[in-house]
Amino acid sequence: MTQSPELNDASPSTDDLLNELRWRGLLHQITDEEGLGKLLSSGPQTIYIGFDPTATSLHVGSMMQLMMLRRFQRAGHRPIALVGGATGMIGDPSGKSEERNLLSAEQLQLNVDGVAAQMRRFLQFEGEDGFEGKNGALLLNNFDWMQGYSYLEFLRDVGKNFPVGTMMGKESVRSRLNSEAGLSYTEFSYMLLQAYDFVHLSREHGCRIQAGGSDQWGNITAGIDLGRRMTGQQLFGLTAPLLTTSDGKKMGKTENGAVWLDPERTSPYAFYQYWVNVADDDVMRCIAYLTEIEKDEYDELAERTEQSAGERAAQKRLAQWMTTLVHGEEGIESAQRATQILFGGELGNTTDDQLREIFADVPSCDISQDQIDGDGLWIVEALQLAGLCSSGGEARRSVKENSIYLNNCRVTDEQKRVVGSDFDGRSVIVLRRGKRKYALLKLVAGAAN
Ligand SMILES: N[C@@H](Cc1ccc(O)cc1)C(=O)O
Repeated sequence: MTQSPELNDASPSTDDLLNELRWRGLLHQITDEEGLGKLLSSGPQTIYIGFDPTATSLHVGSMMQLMMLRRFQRAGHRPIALVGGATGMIGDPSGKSEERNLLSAEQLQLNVDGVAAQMRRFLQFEGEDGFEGKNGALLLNNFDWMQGYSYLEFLRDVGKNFPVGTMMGKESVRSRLNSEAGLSYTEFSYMLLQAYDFVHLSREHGCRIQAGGSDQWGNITAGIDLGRRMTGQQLFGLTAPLLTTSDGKKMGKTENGAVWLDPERTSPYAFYQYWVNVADDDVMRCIAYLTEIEKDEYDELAERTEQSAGERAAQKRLAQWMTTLVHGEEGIESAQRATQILFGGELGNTTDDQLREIFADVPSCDISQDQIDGDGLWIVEALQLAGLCSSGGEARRSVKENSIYLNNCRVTDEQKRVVGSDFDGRSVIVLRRGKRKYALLKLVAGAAN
């Protein structure tokens, strides 16, 4: 049933590509739609999107951009994923309300490496994994062309082409100038670096298209102006809308912070759960923006979501698609297995850590080795300790009514004692009353109550 997203499908034509971006709602602003259409149908093009490495991992916020590059690659164009080793040293003020701290060179290198590895999930790079197409993706780092550029030369070549008046008119600059936080000269100059990247890539790689999120419009158009002045060539830009919830919040954030692509930071299970729990009002937009699920299926899922609110068929499909892409078959399997356990499935050889993660939000009670030694801990008592039943009578009745489970297996004997072997080599036991009322018994060294 899992359908792994592969790149090697037949290439859609240019019309198909633009139509697809349109129905998905991915075209927020375009500098010259007609011109871009013509350029794309004149033959394979090169398109770039830049990513500043602000952490060792990308998060959900970058996925729309990576998917945009992927859509172009599938349509036969060459994507360039640019990691901003240089721009990351400065910090883009676009969409940011405060001046940012500078990252150290060592941290930046770690970030560049981490982010580059994740991009391989989305794009097929030239000469890697046996990719033989002519449009292999390129991974470039703007530090490579900026590190040797002297300040004086840069001011003479690039700075000279920037009218300060125009720079002051950009949204990213205006909003900060009017704020208390202000804007340093360093961040004010960020736009020159990104603009120059575009010119550099147009010269070195024939790249004439830059895409980005809607907050990148100012930087992208700055590059187009610079290209006209420095090379006389017409460059193109397009932006995608930002991925926000229906009440206007940025997607990809939970109470515990960002949803990361790195499985060490956000496990495949937590990643999967994030998408399963997207609101009905947001799920179809996520599917359109982030997946390659096609129009027919999209329409079906939209109808189902409308007709049976709360069924979450669209959410599950979204979660399955995204988790398979980012974490592979193994990731989606473990996420789905964990989800089944949450819904009463067998524990099998689920590990301690996995159980603790699946039931992270469930109340728990510590017990000591003493309590399970000898005769063990009476189930009726355990249920009360864990807060699942408020009296011995209630606990006994629940067992009789067949609504008590230990590690998702029904407990039928009210005399049952919880003993060491019930832990199955783990340090937690999952107790359940009824369908979804869970509690954990955690075995801790030393004292307990
Ligand atoms: N400014 C972009 C990243 C970027 C960096 C360099 C570029 O050439 C293009 C884009 C961002 O913050 O998302």
